[in-house]
Amino acid sequence: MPLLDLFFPGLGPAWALLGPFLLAGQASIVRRFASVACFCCSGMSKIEVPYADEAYDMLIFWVCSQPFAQSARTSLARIDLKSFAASGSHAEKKSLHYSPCNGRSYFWYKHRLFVFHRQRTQGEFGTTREEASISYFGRNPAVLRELLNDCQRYYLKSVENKTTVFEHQGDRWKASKSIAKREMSTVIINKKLKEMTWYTRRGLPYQRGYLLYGPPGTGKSSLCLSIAGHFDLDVYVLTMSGLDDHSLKSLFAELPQHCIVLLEDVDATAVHRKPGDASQSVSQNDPANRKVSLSTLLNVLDGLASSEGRLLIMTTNHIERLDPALIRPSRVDMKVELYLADEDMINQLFYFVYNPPSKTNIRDDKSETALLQPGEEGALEDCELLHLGQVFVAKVPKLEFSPAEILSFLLANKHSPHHAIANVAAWMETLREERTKLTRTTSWALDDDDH
Ligand SMILES: Nc1ncnc2c1ncn2[C@@H]1O[C@H](COP(=O)(O)OP(=O)(O)OP(=O)(O)O)[C@@H](O)[C@H]1O
Repeated sequence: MPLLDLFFPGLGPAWALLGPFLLAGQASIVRRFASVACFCCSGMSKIEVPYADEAYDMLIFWVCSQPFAQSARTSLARIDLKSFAASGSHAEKKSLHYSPCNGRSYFWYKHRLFVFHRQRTQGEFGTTREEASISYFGRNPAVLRELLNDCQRYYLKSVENKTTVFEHQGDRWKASKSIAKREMSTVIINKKLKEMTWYTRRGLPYQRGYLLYGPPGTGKSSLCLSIAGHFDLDVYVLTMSGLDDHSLKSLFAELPQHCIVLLEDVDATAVHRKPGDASQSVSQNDPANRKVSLSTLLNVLDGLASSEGRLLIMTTNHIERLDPALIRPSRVDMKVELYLADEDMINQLFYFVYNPPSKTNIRDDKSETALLQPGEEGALEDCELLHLGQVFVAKVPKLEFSPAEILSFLLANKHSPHHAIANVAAWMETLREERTKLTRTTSWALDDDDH
């Protein structure tokens, strides 16, 4: 069809219209004739779908599943992130999807002829701009809306029981991944915190601003995702580097009515105290030099606090480095400390990994494979597991290792709790040595800075 267009402009669409007449059976010829007649008499309708809107993802996701997408001469290949959590085999987890790009594709849907158009162009600073539209040979816009409603239903089915994570590209939000909803019970926390989340689970909390703080790998991001899964909210992850006041305001203005805004590593954010503080000597055109002023950040956070249905969750490893204004009570209603693993948490982590899936239905985040199967070496009777858990807990000092560290060690030994017990002392030694080396390297670097 593109070749026809090249030599005989306009013949491509004509072929799209007439080709099926020549190729299809007589019954459909009549219906298609009606569509063409409609086009000739009444012209076209069109809906444009902006790239930054989730409607774009809905349309493209549907287009990828259609036969016409497979025959497009120019297409865009992407990993389908929605299939990631649900599938079994490794190849399926990162399945490739193709959608038509830089041109028009003609297709029949529910006996009507449509045109899908998508164009990618080069924007500022090496960014890529994309736009798409869907047109139909007829005047009734309801037909196009019906098609988009079908795309929406198809998309929503694919994200059922998933949490969609949005990140920003410049001053636009874009869905970056959809992950299986995380149960609150799969985040191992100490007893005090468990009581707090029990209240949270009973309904959307009255408090809207949370600060989760504690050492790396204690489950701050995981807790945020599990709260999102529990309340069926999507997560909008805000990274301050590369933003300026204007883009920060636009991003907050674009937030949906119900969502979680996650401000990760808020101590590391690129914020300066007053508007105009950002160095004038560096180019503000370069995203790396852009900064947000503290006053603008506080303003947008206050706006968020006063809006129903949006939760703000900030995380940090260093609460002592935060500006007090950022976490004063009206902005942050609740400060939650996450700890390195105590005895109870080490025990829970052990159970988390070695309890058979029929009892806990817990999966290994990383490999997506079920943990111990009943009948495997590790699928043990409760009393034996209890005993092994106690042995393991006795070997691991409390409040020295993070849940992430212990979990990754246990998962490396997931097929045998006996191996885990036998190897844990050597593993702890290696980890301690690595930490000492890291501390030495860091202090040398600091010494160098002093000179
Ligand atoms: N308390 C926990 N319970 C269960 N899994 C945990 C817990 N803490 C960490 N993990 C696991 O360790 C990994 C890292 O955890 P996560 O990113 O939530 O930690 P974090 O506190 O946000 O770390 P950082 O401060 O480095 O961002 C994840 O795969 C998560 O499943």
